[in-house]
Amino acid sequence: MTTETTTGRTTAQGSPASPAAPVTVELHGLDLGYDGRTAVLTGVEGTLHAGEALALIGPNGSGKSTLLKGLLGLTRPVRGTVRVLGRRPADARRDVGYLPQTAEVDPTFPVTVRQVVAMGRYRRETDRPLGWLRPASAADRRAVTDALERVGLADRARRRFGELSGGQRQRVLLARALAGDPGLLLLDEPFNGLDETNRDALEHILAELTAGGMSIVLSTHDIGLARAVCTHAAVLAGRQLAFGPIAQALAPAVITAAYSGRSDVAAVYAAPFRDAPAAEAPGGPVADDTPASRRGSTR
Ligand SMILES: Nc1ncnc2c1ncn2[C@@H]1O[C@H](COP(=O)(O)OP(=O)(O)OP(=O)(O)O)[C@@H](O)[C@H]1O
Repeated sequence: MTTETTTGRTTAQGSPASPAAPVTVELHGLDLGYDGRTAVLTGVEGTLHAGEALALIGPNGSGKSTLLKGLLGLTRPVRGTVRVLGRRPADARRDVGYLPQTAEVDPTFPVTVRQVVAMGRYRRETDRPLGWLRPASAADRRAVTDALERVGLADRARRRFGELSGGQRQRVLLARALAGDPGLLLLDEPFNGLDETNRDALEHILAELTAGGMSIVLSTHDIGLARAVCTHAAVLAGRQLAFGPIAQALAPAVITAAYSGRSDVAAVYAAPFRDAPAAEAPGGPVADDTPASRRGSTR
């Protein structure tokens, strides 16, 4: 399995990150399951640093959401360890932003955009949660405004959430995830259903966040998104097939194995990275000590 090295570390811009960049995610010998006994995802091994973004790639049912839930402390390790921001996932939860696959805010519910984003401040103070028990502080209000500015929707703060388009609502929910000032942002298929304009906007926002030192882990079926946003990839198929700099992790042999011999899928995934060194077939290690140079070579 892979071992992250300083030379393999890249920022979202494809340039080497500072050797001092802190580790944000550590996965070691990890098997995850839902009942504490039966693993649905095995052999997860890898490290992510501040400013790096990891794409979880794999077919339906391969374990992408399960791994995200593992980082949130919602799925239990059957074996191995997960560390998030140097802590157990449950202990790091208040410093992790999460954008779920299916938005749970009912668009017909009469709340403003600002109120939705303010929900992201709830877990900042577990002893005095924002809402009924305490009014918003100046820091809360500033954080909500900052988050709305980051996603380009500050001018919609007083609008009803349900009046916004689906793509704008997605950005509001991203702002909610950012309002808690997370060190790690988890996104479950964030580009689903977005048109090109909103997709470009989200891509830009995520690139800015990683440039500012945030770590991102996202699941996606969209190779364009993975290429545009992520420095690293983990390829899953019920077990980890690769974890490393994105150009290497998405090697044809790995993708073919993940998609059960579908070489056409492998061609789509691997095409941008043809110049990258070949990875070993799944089961063997994927060396990750070569810079991804993602933006320079793959777009
Ligand atoms: N709550 C649950 N309880 C038990 N098993 C589950 C649960 N959720 C998912 N699984 C199982 O875990 C495995 C991995 O599912 P997961 O949702 O992580 O896949 P995925 O890669 O995110 O799929 P998709 O691309 O369809 O979203 C599947 O076999 C699935 O049936």
